[in-house]
Amino acid sequence: MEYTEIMVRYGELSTKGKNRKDFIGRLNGNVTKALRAYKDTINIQPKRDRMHIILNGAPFDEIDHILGKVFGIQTYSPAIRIERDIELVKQTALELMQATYEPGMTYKVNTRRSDHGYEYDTNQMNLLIGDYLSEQMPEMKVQMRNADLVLRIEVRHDAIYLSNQLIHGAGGLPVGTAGKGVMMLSGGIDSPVASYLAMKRGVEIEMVHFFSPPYTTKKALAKAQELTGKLANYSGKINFIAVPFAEIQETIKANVPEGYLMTIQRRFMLRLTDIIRDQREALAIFNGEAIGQVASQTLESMAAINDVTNTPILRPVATMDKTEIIKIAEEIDTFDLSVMPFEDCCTIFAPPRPKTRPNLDKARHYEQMLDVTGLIERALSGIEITPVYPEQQFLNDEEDFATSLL
Ligand SMILES: Nc1ncnc2c1ncn2[C@@H]1O[C@H](COP(=O)(O)OP(=O)(O)OP(=O)(O)O)[C@@H](O)[C@H]1O
Repeated sequence: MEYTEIMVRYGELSTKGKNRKDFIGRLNGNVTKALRAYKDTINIQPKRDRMHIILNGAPFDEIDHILGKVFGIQTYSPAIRIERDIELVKQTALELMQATYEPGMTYKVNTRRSDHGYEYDTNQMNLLIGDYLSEQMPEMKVQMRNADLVLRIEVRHDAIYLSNQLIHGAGGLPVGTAGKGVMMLSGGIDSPVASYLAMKRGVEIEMVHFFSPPYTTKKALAKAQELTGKLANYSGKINFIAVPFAEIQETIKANVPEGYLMTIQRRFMLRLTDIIRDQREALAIFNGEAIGQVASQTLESMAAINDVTNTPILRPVATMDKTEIIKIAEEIDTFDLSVMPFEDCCTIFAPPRPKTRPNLDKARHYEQMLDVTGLIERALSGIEITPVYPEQQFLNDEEDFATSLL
């Protein structure tokens, strides 16, 4: 079927009264960015109640794939615009139904008119088109309630629009409407899912990733970058901030009792993330912690780590089971990457028996023995920021692969 336009229905607008303009403006910007490959063909028209994407020959199937990942869209329907000729309505209705009908499906016709001067009223249109379809496709039964296929016919002044699919969008709020946060992204399963959930609520994120060359390979870094590329499908582009962490880890390992290695490392990570958050003018920190999952994620541990800042720390997957997190990771296509065996800095420096109930005073005490300011300053001076684009590849670089094997 060659669709001529897509009607896009906004999500959560009813609760957003005075923010409506901001919502629609952002969504328009985000859709424009997501569909930039088609910018010379398509025409995006954001209106108060709906957005129309005029296709001008651009393929709906490809655009469907991209649009389904833009937050702030509740539903959308590909539609066909035709002249206001009843014979043409019949013919197009039949083609649409033939393209989407599957054995056993029921249908109904639902006409709406914004031009009340059109020669047929809504009832006449429903009957006329319904009779024609039943005649041409007798196997397809009419059903008024919960029909499988609803053929919507909209009679407007300029043309008639037909559509019979209601596709569920990604929901949520347009990325950017809820402000900016920094995300602590590891190479694991949980933090990519937490990133997705933060973006779904309209938060624009930048990734902060700690890496420890030479203890961690380039592959581990590339994995986190490639995960960022997967998540950029939902927001267009994400800045990836790589923070060197080896000196801090070596120093902690040499000076802190083993039971507190993990707590102190995490306190440093959080301190650094908070400084970066401030520099990047973000308001909150997000991470992928889930209560009780590992030693660093008990409430006692979280309290001992959280102690270094007053900045809001949001944990989108905090109350989820691992299986629930994995389900989302599969849906957003990050799972296969996350389980690749390139170990990140935490795994390599993980003590065999970290304290699950660290004592805050002890953590502070051990930390006082280190040159916290100097270590932080040196790590900050080694930061590298790179923009990552949707589906950008980092892992298939042959040279990197050779290095990882050394
Ligand atoms: N190398 C890293 N760089 C940035 N953030 C990290 C790093 N390692 C861990 N974190 C942050 O700390 C959180 C907890 O990490 P941890 O390794 O304890 O748990 P996890 O359950 O394996 O998490 P994940 O699956 O996200 O790696 C991560 O979700 C992430 O937000």
